[in-house]
Amino acid sequence: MGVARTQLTLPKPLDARRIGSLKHDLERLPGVLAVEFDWEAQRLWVDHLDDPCEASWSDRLRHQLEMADSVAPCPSTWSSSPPVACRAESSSASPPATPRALPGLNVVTPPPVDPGVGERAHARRAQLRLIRAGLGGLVLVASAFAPSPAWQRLGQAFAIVVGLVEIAPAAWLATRQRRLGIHALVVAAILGALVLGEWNEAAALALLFAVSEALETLTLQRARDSIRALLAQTPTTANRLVPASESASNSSPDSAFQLETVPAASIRPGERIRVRAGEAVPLDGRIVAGYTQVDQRALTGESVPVAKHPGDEVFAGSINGEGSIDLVVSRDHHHTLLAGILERVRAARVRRAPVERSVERFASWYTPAVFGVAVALMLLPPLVVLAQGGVPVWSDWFFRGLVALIVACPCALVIATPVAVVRGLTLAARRGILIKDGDALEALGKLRLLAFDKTGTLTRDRLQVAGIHAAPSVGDPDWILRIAASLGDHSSHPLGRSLADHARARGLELLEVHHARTIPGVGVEAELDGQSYWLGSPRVLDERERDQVRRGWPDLFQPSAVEGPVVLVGSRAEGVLGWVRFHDQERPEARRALDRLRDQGLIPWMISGDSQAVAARMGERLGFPPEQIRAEVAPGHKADLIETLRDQYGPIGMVGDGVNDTPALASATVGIAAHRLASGAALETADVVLLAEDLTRLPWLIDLSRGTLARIYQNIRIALGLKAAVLGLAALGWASLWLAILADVGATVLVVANALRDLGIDRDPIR
Ligand SMILES: Nc1ncnc2c1ncn2[C@@H]1O[C@H](COP(=O)(O)OP(=O)(O)OP(=O)(O)O)[C@@H](O)[C@H]1O
Ligand SMILES: [Zn+2]
Repeated sequence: MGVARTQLTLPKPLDARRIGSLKHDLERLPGVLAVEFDWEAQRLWVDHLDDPCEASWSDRLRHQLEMADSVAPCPSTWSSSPPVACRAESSSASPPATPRALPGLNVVTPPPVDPGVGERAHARRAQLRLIRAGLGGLVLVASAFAPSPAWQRLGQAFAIVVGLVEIAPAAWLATRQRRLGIHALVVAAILGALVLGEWNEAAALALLFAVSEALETLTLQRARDSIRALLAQTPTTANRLVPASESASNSSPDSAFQLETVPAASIRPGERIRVRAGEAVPLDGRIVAGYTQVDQRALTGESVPVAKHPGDEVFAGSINGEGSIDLVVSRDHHHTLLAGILERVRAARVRRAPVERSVERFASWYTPAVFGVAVALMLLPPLVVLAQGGVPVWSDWFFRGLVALIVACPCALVIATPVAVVRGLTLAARRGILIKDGDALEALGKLRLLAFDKTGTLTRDRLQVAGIHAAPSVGDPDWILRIAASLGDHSSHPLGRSLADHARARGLELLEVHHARTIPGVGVEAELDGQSYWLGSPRVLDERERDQVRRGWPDLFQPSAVEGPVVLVGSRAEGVLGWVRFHDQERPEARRALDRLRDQGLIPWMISGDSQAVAARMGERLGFPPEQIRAEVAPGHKADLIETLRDQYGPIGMVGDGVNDTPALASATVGIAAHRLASGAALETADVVLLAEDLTRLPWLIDLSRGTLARIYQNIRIALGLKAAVLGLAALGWASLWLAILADVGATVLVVANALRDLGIDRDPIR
């Protein structure tokens, strides 16, 4: 028996309260371990014990959904693991579908549905509810001026019915399941008020509660929309280039292809498309013809145009500039980088931040506790009076108890955190920063030390070649460059890529290499013309070779001469053949970003695989004291160093380019991959991915995280403060029912509004 995860997609969006009760019900099912809800996509994950041949989980879960009659299950949009597991068990042939990396967890993903459609309908319904409640309110106010008491009653009754229509179904459902929900509490309070003859109170209670539900739906909708706006930028059609008839193929290259407009989803990787000037790029692909500049704002949040040449990758969702380009498509419509990013943002919202979990724990005992207080208020004081021989005013205390009942509602508390977290994740995504989950968002603000990789992270990832030197036996530096570039083209290391760029820019053709092998932190080895060549760090040389090089090029190991990284080129047979020296140039914003981080109280470190001399020189330029620089650290040792620092300093962030530093990213508290738009791998390993090439987003991110936490605590204080005040007033007999509900609605709306305060204003990403 293992653990399985079943995903349900709700055919009909639910508001936060219904979600809460549905989650609660599912969690009570025997065998269910955890339930996670993604209100963004209106999906639900249930982790449960998976006894393959027990009653089908899908049936059980469907039954539960049917119980919540507002959520009619829609069999076509959801699937469950048990049928698959059962088949796998009995036939032991077919493996469970789409297993994820998590051990013992098998995931069945239903076909993607567009959550937007149902949600918009849901928002419309919320607006309608708001209008209805407003109408009820008008009638209620008008009835106060009615000439006869009968008309007044009629107006009040109308308002009560309008409110109850919204609340009663959910209350009925909760009662049937013997659960103490807020809906049930409110209905009880309304009925109680009617028993006491407080018609106005009952009406106000019903209307305000209906309004609060509608408002909550509408505010949350805003957060959801902001993310979907990103996706809206990808066009759904593409101009496919199809080879024209054979006869035309040997005339001009343009007439060799014909254009046809087809749905983007129908285009397979390997096919060619054309993106005209000014059009949005429909699919990811590599440029095969044309030069242009693209605006990658949808991905990186930066609207700076990026130059693109043949060989460069462009991504779906970017906007093409002046030039027309032809692409060979590299990924299909559903797997573009943008689609992956959105999926990640969505997934991030499912996982709850630690603070969120503690708030939920708190809420789970808060409601019963306040309910207890309410009952005590109704019974104890009158009983005391009775015991003392007096005549208690039962109705008075009953009323105070009713007010306390309303205070028992935890919704403002429960909603405070997720809304703030979602706001944080959304703001970040808009600036091209992907955060894996609420945990990472929370941890960022608590970091003490931030370790940086040097090459490609603090320095530019396209390095300028400063000099190429060939051994006398070789003579021609261009030949050294060609070998170096051909080998470098096979690695994702910034030095290798820069060599390849440099050679192409010089018009040199790269040679065909075979059996290319990258050794992290060392270099590349490959076969070329039947000979084995290597490209790599001077550190790989043994003492004898070092001596030989020293004699040939006395200045190569001279610290004073070393102003940037150096790579050697050599062959197995002949040893070192030459070397290439690079300019080490910091990113223009690096110093500014580091200084801001220092102001924020973080300690930046530099951990580099480069030589001591080069690292020290760059460290000085960027304001690192020598004790915060470590050089010549091999990729594997970076991770060890991070662990040591973690023991010493506490939470540590590691910022790398995701090329050689994946282990280090993994062992940091928060692994941050910087500006690797093209590298899909970084998306998998890092907790945070900066898609924009801008280090100043790091201090911004730290502020965002700290601000989010502060906002959460602020929200909790608002909610609890208001409730405590009302509870106090209720005990003294000074609070009315509508005041209590106003405080509750007010707290919810205030908390949501506080969390989403600036989400709407912030349309334009920072530069
Ligand atoms: N793919 C490669 N192509 C060329 N040289 C390489 C390659 N990989 C490693 N090297 C050599 O090994 C050295 C160390 O590499 P490593 O990736 O550990 O650090 P780095 O990139 O130089 O610096 P940092 O760790 O700050 O990014 C490089 O300076 C370079 O000389
Ligand atoms: Zn409430």
